[in-house]
Amino acid sequence: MDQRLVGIGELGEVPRVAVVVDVMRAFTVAAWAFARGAERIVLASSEEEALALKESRPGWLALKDGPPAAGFDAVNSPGLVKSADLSGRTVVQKTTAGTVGALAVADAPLVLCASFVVAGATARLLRAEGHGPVTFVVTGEEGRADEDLACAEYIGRRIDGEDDAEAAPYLRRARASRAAADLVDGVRLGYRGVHRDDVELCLEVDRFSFAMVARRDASLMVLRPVGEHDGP
Ligand SMILES: O=C(O)[C@H](CS(=O)(=O)O)OP(=O)(O)O
Ligand SMILES: [Mg+2]
Repeated sequence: MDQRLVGIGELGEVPRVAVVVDVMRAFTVAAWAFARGAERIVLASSEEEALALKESRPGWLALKDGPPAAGFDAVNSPGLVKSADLSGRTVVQKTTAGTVGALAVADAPLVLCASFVVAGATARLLRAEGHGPVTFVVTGEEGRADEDLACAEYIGRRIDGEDDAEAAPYLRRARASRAAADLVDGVRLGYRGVHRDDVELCLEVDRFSFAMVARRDASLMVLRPVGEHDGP
């Protein structure tokens, strides 16, 4: 299958099929939120929008990256979201890279949000539906984040039918990435909003058997799990 990897700023025309990759940590967190019962995730363009959406819809929760902040119910950490009860909830998510990447391709007919934990399900969905060219949106570091590049390349091989492609080389690159080092530093320095298990949780290949599809719903971009839905 024809595949290209681009940064958010290099997108050009609207792709037909976009796979937005954010390993550390937005789309690992999103997958964990679904595993913990969230019904849907609304991708917000700013912290202000996230808080406004939460305020206007009873029961909605707001999540952002960085340290815990007033008005927000959760942070962008799989290690922390892993123990949250999100049953039936709508979570509004705003992060630095992942949610920005998904909103940048909101007009694409098919948008998947991906990370290692949903790699196989993402590839299976694309293979099953026989889609044409795939654009991977590499969200971190202006398209150069190695954890996102490695994950995109790995999913790409699995789309091409190499379902037994060895994950180890790709995971090694992700583990050696700047984002992973920043998370390790964050734990060492006692930053809030970072959990000591975050890096390992971001490197669990196929932890979940659902893919995550984002669709426009009125004025919102809404992410939902698609396919078999395993709990933790
Ligand atoms: O929360 C994260 O890990 C990052 C924050 S930053 O880009 O490292 O400052 O956001 P994400 O959108 O999940 O990459
Ligand atoms: Mg990231």
